[in-house]
Amino acid sequence: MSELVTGDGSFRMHSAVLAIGGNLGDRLANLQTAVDSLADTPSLTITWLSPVYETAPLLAEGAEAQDDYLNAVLGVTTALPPDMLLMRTQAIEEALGRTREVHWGSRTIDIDIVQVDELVSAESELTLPHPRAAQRAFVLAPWYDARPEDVLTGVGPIADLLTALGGAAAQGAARRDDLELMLP
Ligand SMILES: Nc1ncnc2c1ncn2[C@@H]1O[C@H](COP(=O)(O)OP(=O)(O)OP(=O)(O)O)[C@@H](O)[C@H]1O
Ligand SMILES: Nc1nc2c(c(=O)[nH]1)N=C(CO)CN2
Repeated sequence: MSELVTGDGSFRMHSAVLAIGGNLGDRLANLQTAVDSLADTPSLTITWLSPVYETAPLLAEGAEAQDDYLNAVLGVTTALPPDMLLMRTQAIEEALGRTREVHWGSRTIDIDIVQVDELVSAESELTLPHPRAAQRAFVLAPWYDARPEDVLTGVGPIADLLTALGGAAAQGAARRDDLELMLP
């Protein structure tokens, strides 16, 4: 039987952390559409939602300047297995006009799967936990605000990882309490 159904016939539930961000167009509206689309997903429930951060763009070496991002992090429980969760997040990115012309280029929306349960996977289609999450204040700072006790699977407590980066401000990440995402 597929991993969708457990031995007793019930659906296996997963707990995932997702990071959303974007720096093109109406950034807050795009983040809110991503949240609404995730909330509309069958067999998926958003369980928590972080504050919004405005963050300096992390750029590829030699890349042109970009506008600042808005970033947030959210928790979900879902009966979707990880590969189907990825298909859903990529469909939402596409619906929001996400293009992939330039590595780490500006985008309306990006949805990264930061971790799923305590799964560890080196597959290029879906690497878990996300291989760059531990170095990114734009992931760790909002996540820490919402869930200070959380641990990045196989790496360590997010509180320690954020401290090791020198805190949010060291990477140009600032909480925007005037901007709020809503759970529908
Ligand atoms: N944990 C993950 N979350 C989302 N995509 C992943 C993950 N692991 C691997 N991928 C793969 O990464 C590919 C590129 O994703 P994408 O273009 O969104 O990268 P990016 O957001 O620009 O960069 P980064 O991965 O550094 O945040 C996707 O096709 C996807 O299959
Ligand atoms: N500040 C910030 N910079 C980035 C981001 C992001 O979400 N926020 N995402 C990237 C690729 O996923 C590349 N650079």
